[in-house]
This record gives sequence, structure tokens and C-alpha cells, in this order.
Amino acid sequence: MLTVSHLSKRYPGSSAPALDDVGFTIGDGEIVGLIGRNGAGKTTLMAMMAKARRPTTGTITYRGVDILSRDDALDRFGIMIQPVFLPHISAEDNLRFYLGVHGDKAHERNIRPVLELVGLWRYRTRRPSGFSFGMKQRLALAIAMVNDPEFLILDEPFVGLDPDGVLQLITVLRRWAVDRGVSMLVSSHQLNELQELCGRFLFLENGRLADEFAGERGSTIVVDLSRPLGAGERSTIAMLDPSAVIRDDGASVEIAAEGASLNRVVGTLASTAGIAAIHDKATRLAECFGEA
Ligand SMILES: Nc1ncnc2c1ncn2[C@@H]1O[C@H](COP(=O)(O)OP(=O)(O)OP(=O)(O)O)[C@@H](O)[C@H]1O
Repeated sequence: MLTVSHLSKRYPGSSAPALDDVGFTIGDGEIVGLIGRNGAGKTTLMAMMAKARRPTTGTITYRGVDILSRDDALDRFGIMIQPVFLPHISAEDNLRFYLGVHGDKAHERNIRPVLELVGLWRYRTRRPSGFSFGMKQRLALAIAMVNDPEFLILDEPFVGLDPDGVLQLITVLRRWAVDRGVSMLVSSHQLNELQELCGRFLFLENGRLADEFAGERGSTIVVDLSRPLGAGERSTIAMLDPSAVIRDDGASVEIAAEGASLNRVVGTLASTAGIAAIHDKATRLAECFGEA
């Protein structure tokens, strides 16, 4: 378990703290999303967890050890905050170099699978100096994942991946969390992707932890109708799916996206009141950004 307690950071010369008395825990195998507007303090928090910046006050402990007290405290971490690599050696040699610096020959076997995962295997002999922005991001992601980490800190990992790559990455990360108990803190502005991945969210606002809430995987679909349902039609829908929520005006119905009766309810609505639109219910996640 990782525990952050009363963590604050004030940059020299700034009037307000970038991070202000933040505390939370992340358990083994938990995938936690870190969200907040630009400047909310996400990178500052992750950089302190990665020991790249020192807190002004507060502590971060991993498995009971204060990470600042030991040089090897982050050996089992995979970190992607800013793309960091050597531009003039090949992509494959970057991974080999990274493992070499950490005295870690054993994980050289991971070089091919992680480069395949991020779609860079066929560019393995090319130097990142000639890579596009997205390819550089993907190389940084590969470096963060190559040592079979126990804990991943990923800042905007989906940037630079195509939709297939995003899906593959989410699948692998979720599998790592379940099969190997890998924990993760993932920051992103791509809310749909985060929603697919994370079981819990931390919402930073002006350096403070403004909210903490569970994810809503298996979300709710809202069906807007062409006309309001009559009393008999309401009863029919309630019989088909007792958990369906008919809004007061009768003009829209909320249904669990993964419910067994989804098709029957939608089919009945289509053939009675008619369907004007179908959309995802705004989640707490989206609301965090809609409440500006
Ligand atoms: N090195 C620095 N020196 C002074 N102020 C800084 C420094 N780094 C960040 N800040 C300030 O700290 C606050 C938090 O910045 P941070 O980069 O952590 O936010 P963020 O949530 O990661 O933003 P973004 O989504 O844009 O990446 C901002 O007000 C920023 O201007």
C-alpha cells in the first residue's frame, strides 16, 4: 500500500501552494485516476511520488517505508511523467540501457513484448531523435513498463496512442492489476479512457483534494424519447426492467448499459414512444469538469 499524508508543495516565489495538505492511500492492485484542470497540481503530486521534487511538508510511504529515506524505495516503480530517454541510441537500446542502469538483466526478456504493446517493435532500431511526439510518448511508456513494476505512475499515458493502442494498453493494465496486484496512479484528461481503466478517482482542485469517488464502470444509458410515455407504457417498461428509471416527465429512461433487458427495453421504447437520442449518463467524472 502507498500512503500519502499531509503532502504540500510551495514552489519558491509562489504565493499559493501548488499542493495543499493532500492525503490518500492506494492499495495493492488498485488503479486510481488522478483528475483536475490544468494547473491543479497533478504533475507536482506525481513528481513528488517519483522523488523528482521534494515536498515542502508531508510524507509518502510505500509498504511502510518513507520513500525519501531510501535510495532503492522506487526500484519496483514504473514511472512516466515526462518522456525521458536518450535521443541518439535506438529505441531498443534505450530499454536495454534503462535496465542496465538498474542492474536488471532479468527483465531484458520484456523488451520485445513492451515494444510490441506500444506499437514500436518495428521501429526498434530507429533513434527517438527522429520520432514523432506520439512515438516519443510511447517509448516513455515502454520504459515505465519494462521492469514488471509493482506500482505504476503514469501521467497522460494515452497521448500518442491510436484507438487500438489505447484499448490494448487498458486491457494489459487491467490484467496486470488483477493478475499481479500492480497498483497504479494514472492522470489523464481523456475521461472515457480513464473511466475504462480506473476503479477510483482523486479530483484535485487548486492543489487540494476536492473529491474522491468510486468509478462507474458499467455505466448508465439515457434514452430520450420522441414523446413522453403514457401510464400503461410506464408499467410495461417497469415490468421489463424493474431497475430502469423513468424520469418524472416520462420523456427519458435510464437503463444499466450492461443490463440483461437492455435490448428489450430499447426495442419497446423504439416501437412505442420512439427514440429521439441515446447517450451515456453524465458521470461524476464528467461532472468534475462540467462544474467550472
Ligand atoms: N517548477 C515550478 N515552479 C513554480 N511553479 C510551478 C512549477 N511547477 C508547477 N508550478 C505551479 O504549480 C501549480 C500546479 O502545477 P502542475 O503542473 O502540478 O499542475 P497539473 O495539474 O499537472 O497541470 P496540467 O494538467 O496542465 O499538467 C500551477 O499553478 C503551476 O503553475
